Amino acid sequence: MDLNNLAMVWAPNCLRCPSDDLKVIFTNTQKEMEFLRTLMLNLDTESVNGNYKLKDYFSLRHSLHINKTKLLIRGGTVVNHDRSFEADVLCENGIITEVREGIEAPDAEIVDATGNLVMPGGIDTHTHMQLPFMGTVAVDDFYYGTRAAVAGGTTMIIDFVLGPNGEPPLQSYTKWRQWADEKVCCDYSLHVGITWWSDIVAEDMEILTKSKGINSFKMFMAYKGVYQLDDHELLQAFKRCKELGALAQVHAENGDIIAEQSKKMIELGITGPEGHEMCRPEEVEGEATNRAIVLANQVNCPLYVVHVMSKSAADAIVSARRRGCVVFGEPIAAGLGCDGTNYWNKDWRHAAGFVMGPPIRPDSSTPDYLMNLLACGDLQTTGTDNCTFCAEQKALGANDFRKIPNGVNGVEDRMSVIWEKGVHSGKMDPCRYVAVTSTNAAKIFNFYPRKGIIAVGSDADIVVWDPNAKRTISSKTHYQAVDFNIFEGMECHGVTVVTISRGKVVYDHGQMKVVKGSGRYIPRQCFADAAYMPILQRDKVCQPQKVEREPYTGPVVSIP
Ligand SMILES: NC(=O)NCCC(=O)O
Ligand SMILES: [Zn+2]
Repeated sequence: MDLNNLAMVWAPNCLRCPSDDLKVIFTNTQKEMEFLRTLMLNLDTESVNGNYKLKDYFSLRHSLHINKTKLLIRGGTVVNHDRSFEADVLCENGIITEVREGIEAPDAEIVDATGNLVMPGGIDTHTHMQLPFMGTVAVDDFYYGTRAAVAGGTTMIIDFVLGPNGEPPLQSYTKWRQWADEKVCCDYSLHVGITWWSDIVAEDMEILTKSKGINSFKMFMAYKGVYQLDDHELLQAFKRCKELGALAQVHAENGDIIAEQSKKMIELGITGPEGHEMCRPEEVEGEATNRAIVLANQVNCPLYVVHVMSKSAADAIVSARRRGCVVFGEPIAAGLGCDGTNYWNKDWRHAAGFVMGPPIRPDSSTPDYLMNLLACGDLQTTGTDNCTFCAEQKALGANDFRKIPNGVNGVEDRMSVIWEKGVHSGKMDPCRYVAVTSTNAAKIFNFYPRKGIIAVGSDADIVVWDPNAKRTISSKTHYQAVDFNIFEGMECHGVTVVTISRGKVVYDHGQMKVVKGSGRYIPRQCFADAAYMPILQRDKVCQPQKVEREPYTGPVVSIP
């Protein structure tokens, strides 16, 4: 039987388990069900409506000495964020149990990593699988999207719950969980978008943090009339995040300017994709990034700026960090691997394929600039904003760039693009690469060391990586469902050889071995050390102090 299915059983109040919901045991046959029942009853369980609720998930993991699944990754160089070293890696039932040279495990499945790097699987901090958006739905759903992710060496995505304005966030979260749980081929987690503001939203944020494993909320400063919050609402949302110990995230663009300037473009007869960039040039992103930083800093709330696309936005983050603000920046594969001159391409479909918000910048030195900041630690994580639409969907805006569904690909190619532009180019070493593609995300979003490192006790989410092999990216060969690839023709060093998700080979030398629905939801606790340690300390030691003085006793002018 496939013991990975046991992951579908979990314990309430256990941090390593998906949520407080009870989930049905997932088995294929009556015999397996009987086996599971025996196993469950030997453990500390409660039976609820014929399903089993484990009181201690760890006891389940420890009890799996029967029917163990073992995988030995042999002969590679382990690369973590802090060091690299020669070692074999033994995985048992989804967990790394040994990391050292010369491991013998006669009963284990062997993955030969000779000459290759063995790294923590990539964590894509920013995806929008099957997002209903701008009148259509993103074509890479949780199945195709996560299948493509593992082909590229990514073993976890963090997607965004983005309900429509007016829908309670808890309701949106439940919908996303249903969509994702039945399709994901690797582990995933969720950020929740705050697309409107009210007391209901504030209440739901508490429930989401306390019982649904959410510790990050994204606020929009753009999409006027749809998702955009004004400054007062932003401040309320930041304050709420702070109270709950969640990380505030922002989509930083000035939506009022965009609304105004896009009308102007249309009046000028500019209806093509170049209008998309021209009505939101980089200072529009820079202004909003700086404003978000100031607002968050005023309420001592840590801030995470998603999709940093421009030098101006990056500079605002870097300068705020120099002033001591707790702010993190996430460039994405599109901004690190492409430039926005594509919006001026004569082929409409090509130009529309790059339309996303904020736009990819036409200043062709931007990708290098962002990569340098990642390399030196001024920017911290990498995502993709993967949100894909085929030609006929992009064509909704054939006569008006404002109607082109915003979004690009990246989930499959992020690891290769960053290796090529970051490591192969000589900007960063492989350890820093692991930090920006995996470890830092696990720390900032609070699931380290469960993921983001190859160490005993961590989940066996691993990529075996050939740093010297090359591949050419193309929509003709990619696994994503979308019919276009913004990295078309890019030759990348650094190729995924084998991907392992929770101890199971899911991609092997070009062969896909995923199981739909086998990924798990990863709940996350609030008050991540990486974001909140300095914040809480500042609350203690940096409170404003009044000046003790004698009362004023002189005359006071009277106001009529
Ligand atoms: N970024 C983008 O263009 N599409 C996805 C929605 C969003 O995050 O803004
Ligand atoms: Zn996004």
